Amino acid sequence: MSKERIVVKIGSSSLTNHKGEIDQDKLTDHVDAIATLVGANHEVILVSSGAVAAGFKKLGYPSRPVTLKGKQAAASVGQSLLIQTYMEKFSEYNITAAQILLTRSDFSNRDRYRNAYATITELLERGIVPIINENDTVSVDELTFGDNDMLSSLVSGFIHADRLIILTDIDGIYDGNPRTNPNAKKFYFLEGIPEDMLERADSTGSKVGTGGMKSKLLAAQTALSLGVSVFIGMGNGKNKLLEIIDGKGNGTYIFNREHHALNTKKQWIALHSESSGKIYVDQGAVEAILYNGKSLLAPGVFKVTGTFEKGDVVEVIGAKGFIGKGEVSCSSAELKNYLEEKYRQGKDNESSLEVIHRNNWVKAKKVI
Ligand SMILES: Nc1ncnc2c1ncn2[C@@H]1O[C@H](COP(=O)(O)OP(=O)(O)O)[C@@H](O)[C@H]1O
Ligand SMILES: N[C@@H](CCC(=O)OP(=O)(O)O)C(=O)O
Repeated sequence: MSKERIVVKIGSSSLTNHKGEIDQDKLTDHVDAIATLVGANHEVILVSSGAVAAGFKKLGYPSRPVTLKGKQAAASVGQSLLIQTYMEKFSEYNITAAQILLTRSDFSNRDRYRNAYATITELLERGIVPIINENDTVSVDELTFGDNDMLSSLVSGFIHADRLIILTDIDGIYDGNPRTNPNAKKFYFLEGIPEDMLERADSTGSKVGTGGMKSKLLAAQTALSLGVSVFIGMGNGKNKLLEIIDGKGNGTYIFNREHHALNTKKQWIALHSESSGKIYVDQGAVEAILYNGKSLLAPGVFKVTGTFEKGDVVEVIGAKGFIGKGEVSCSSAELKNYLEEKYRQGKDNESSLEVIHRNNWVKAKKVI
């Protein structure tokens, strides 16, 4: 078996009980399985939920809090308890773990994104298991990853993982919620996530988790688009993760033949960057950049909005709408000057100003 880089995401329901405590047996089982993977020479990054679910009892809440301040207070207590427990259990295997708490803005800021990448890579090179969670105590509703399923898929794309394993309290994806529909049928393999499955998916989860199966399907779709294959399911015992990568897991395997990994820079442009403006292009430019792999040059541009500098990211708009995003090679002022000159002279300038180099361009997932 060749060495793989594997992201393992563990949901709250697989780490805690409904009273607001860490379930020591469940957590130990996961640590045993991760240690087995590390022992087999694989690189493992753990995305662990459970901070809110592990902390709320100590704050005197009878069940998972629903207010933002309640969740944030519970998370600050629960995260410490979780990490303390992980550290103790991993040390029994002589494995060092590292805590990494991320917010959405750590991804949208390019320097912080690069730093996070460098840090995680360094930890992996030194045989350490990074344990990632959202920094719940400072994240606000509008600025979250949504849930840890999405965080785990973004992390797996970002560090070019070979696969993402989402461990949960159910043995895979069904065509309906098996807790409410006993006739629901299980999918053992899926090639991509069909749109109708996403539309029908249920966002009801367990009492301690968030998002239900819908958030897992959305996360799987994102991971696949970044070239990472996905497993969603459960398991028991120290060999459960090895069995999953060996194709014998109790869950659903999801893969995608078509998608290829996007490099880190293109992932940042596509998924995390904020757009500083819009560039409207004609049909010739649409064909050149979408279908012929060319860079975008100024003669294909007919309108520019917003103010941007070289290196900023803009949206590109064709006749039928949004077609992709790219990092510009020139400023909005240069481009607007070019257009003014072109209209004054009634023809294109001799020099072809480059607007977006093809290496800095990412086409929209759905091109209209
Ligand atoms: N189509 C489906 N297939 C499988 N599980 C589903 C489906 N729809 C909803 N669910 C529910 O999703 C739950 C898992 O989601 P969640 O509680 O958020 O997990 P976690 O805490 O592991 O993130 C399952 O226990 C199940 O009740
Ligand atoms: N960051 C939160 C995770 C919330 C979440 O996504 O939970 P889950 O659906 O159980 O993966 C916590 O640690 O409680």
